[in-house]
Amino acid sequence: MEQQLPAGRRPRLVSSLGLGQRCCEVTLDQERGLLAWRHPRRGGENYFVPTSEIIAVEETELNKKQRNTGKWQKLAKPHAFTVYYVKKARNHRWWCRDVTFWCGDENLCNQWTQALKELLEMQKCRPKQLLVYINPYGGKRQGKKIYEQKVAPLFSLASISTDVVITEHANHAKDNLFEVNINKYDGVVCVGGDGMFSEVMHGLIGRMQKDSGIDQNNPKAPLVQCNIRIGIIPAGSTDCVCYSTVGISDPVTSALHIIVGDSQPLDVSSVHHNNTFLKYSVSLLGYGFYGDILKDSEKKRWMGPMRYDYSGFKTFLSHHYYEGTISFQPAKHTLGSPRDKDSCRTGCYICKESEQQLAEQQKKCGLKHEEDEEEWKVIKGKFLAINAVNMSCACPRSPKGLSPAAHLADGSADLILVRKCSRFDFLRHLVRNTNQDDQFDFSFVDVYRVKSFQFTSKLSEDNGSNVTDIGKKRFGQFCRDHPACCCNIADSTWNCDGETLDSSAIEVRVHCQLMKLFARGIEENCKDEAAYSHSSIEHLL
Ligand SMILES: CCCCCCCCCCCCC/C=C/[C@@H](O)[C@H](COP(=O)(O)O)NC(=O)CCCCC
Ligand SMILES: Nc1ncnc2c1ncn2[C@@H]1O[C@H](COP(=O)(O)OP(=O)(O)O)[C@@H](O)[C@H]1O
Ligand SMILES: [Ca+2]
Repeated sequence: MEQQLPAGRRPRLVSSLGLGQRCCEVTLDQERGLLAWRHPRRGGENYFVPTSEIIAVEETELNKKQRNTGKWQKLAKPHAFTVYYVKKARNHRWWCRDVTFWCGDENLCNQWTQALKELLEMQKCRPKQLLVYINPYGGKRQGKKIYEQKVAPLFSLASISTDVVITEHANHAKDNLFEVNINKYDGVVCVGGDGMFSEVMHGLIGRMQKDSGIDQNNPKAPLVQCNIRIGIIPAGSTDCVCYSTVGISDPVTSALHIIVGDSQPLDVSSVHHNNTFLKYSVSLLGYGFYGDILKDSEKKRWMGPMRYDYSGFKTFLSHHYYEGTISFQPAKHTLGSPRDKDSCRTGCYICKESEQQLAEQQKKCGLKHEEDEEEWKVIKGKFLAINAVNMSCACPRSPKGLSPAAHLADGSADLILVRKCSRFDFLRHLVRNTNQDDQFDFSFVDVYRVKSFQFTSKLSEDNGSNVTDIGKKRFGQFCRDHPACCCNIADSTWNCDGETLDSSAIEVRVHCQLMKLFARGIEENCKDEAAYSHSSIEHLL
């Protein structure tokens, strides 16, 4: 049955279709893009699926066994179609579910499949052609198996074509991205951990700057945004970027985020030393504790993800602290604060506000660099950890992350300074990174929302490093010849998204929304397995 609507409006299909052994009323609201039915069993549960979350629609041949039971026996040749759709479960997990509707009238069946397929055709943000890089050695070395068994069948169901490259060495993906005909693809997918994601991101951002004639070595260069989206299939050791952007580390959920073609902009920090580009970072830039863990864990790669627990324990026991100066520019443009109770969620208004500011700034200055004379704050001291995070850094080890209120795309990073304290106090802080308690509520922990910062270790100052050091220029030397000082004599290393940096003296700048992921962001938690609750969607029908 088709409802009469004013010209130009897409009709609403309402039919009584077979589902299993019974009939149910199925509605397709083409104007609003919503498929709905009430399950004839399961207590008459209502199902509501936005067409943006339908993966595929297929004509279905009902098999003999199905036909020989119940009602269908009476139909000479029932016609059927199957709808594959996203079903949302607890903890942000997405499944691919299917439902098969049937009827005796071939025309009606065709009308339904046609209408659904047309609605799918209208989803223009969905990728059709993807370039996939698989790191076969990431995490528990399951990348290839995960892709072949869990992801490839979903891509094929969604009619996505892929070119797959299994990497043979580190930087294979990055180098390849500088050569490949990138315009052929709607996106790039990486199967691996944060290190693999970082490689692909460096390839894409680097390629973009090269093609636009931007010198990455200039720390003040206005970088060109990268519009080719990256999808992450988690198969690494930490999978923080994936977890912090979709809310779970699960290959099927991530594959579905890619298929439905959502976009999540991401802030990217550039890291320089003496006018030389070192790296980009999207998750953690950590000096001290997380740098030392990474350095130690690299020698234990054979242990897989467990290497971080082993090195984490060792590093905690060593209790090293490092002396240095941090100078930073507070992020005054953004509305939030690291102590906010709310986290960055799908459609976040704070990130939207930053997006608008960015658009206005680009309209005003184009690609010209705007001189930034905003104040610098300088902090010198002895630190157990200096962590700068562009996102919450939530991961299975730390479900709310190192900075739970950090935003994915607000043009700022949260700078967390953990000063020298007792082992017991440091442990209390670390434990709060893993539970619901406030990890910043300690006298020895400070957190700032910043748009740029610089760090120089005392050691590199003493050795006369010539990195631009605003702290040194304005405040002169500090802690020199301090007789009671028992700082670690060696420098720590920066952990930049799981890669070590060669220099301890660095300059960091956050680039608002420099790139985009295939992700929806983290949705407010769904209460139960039902795709949508009845009350939230009822008003649409
Ligand atoms: C009582 C013990 C408490 C331990 C505290 C645990 C808190 C863990 C926070 C982890 C934040 C992770 C930030 C992301 C870092 C990744 O970029 C990086 C590389 O990941 P991958 O390429 O997938 O290997 N991972 C790490 O540096 C590991 C840090 C883990 C520390 C235990
Ligand atoms: N075929 C390969 N052999 C060795 N190293 C690789 C290969 N492919 C990618 N890499 C490198 O491995 C590093 C870690 O990969 P990642 O997938 O993040 O695993 P993990 O999460 O276990 O660290 C990345 O920095 C990447 O550059
Ligand atoms: Ca941010």
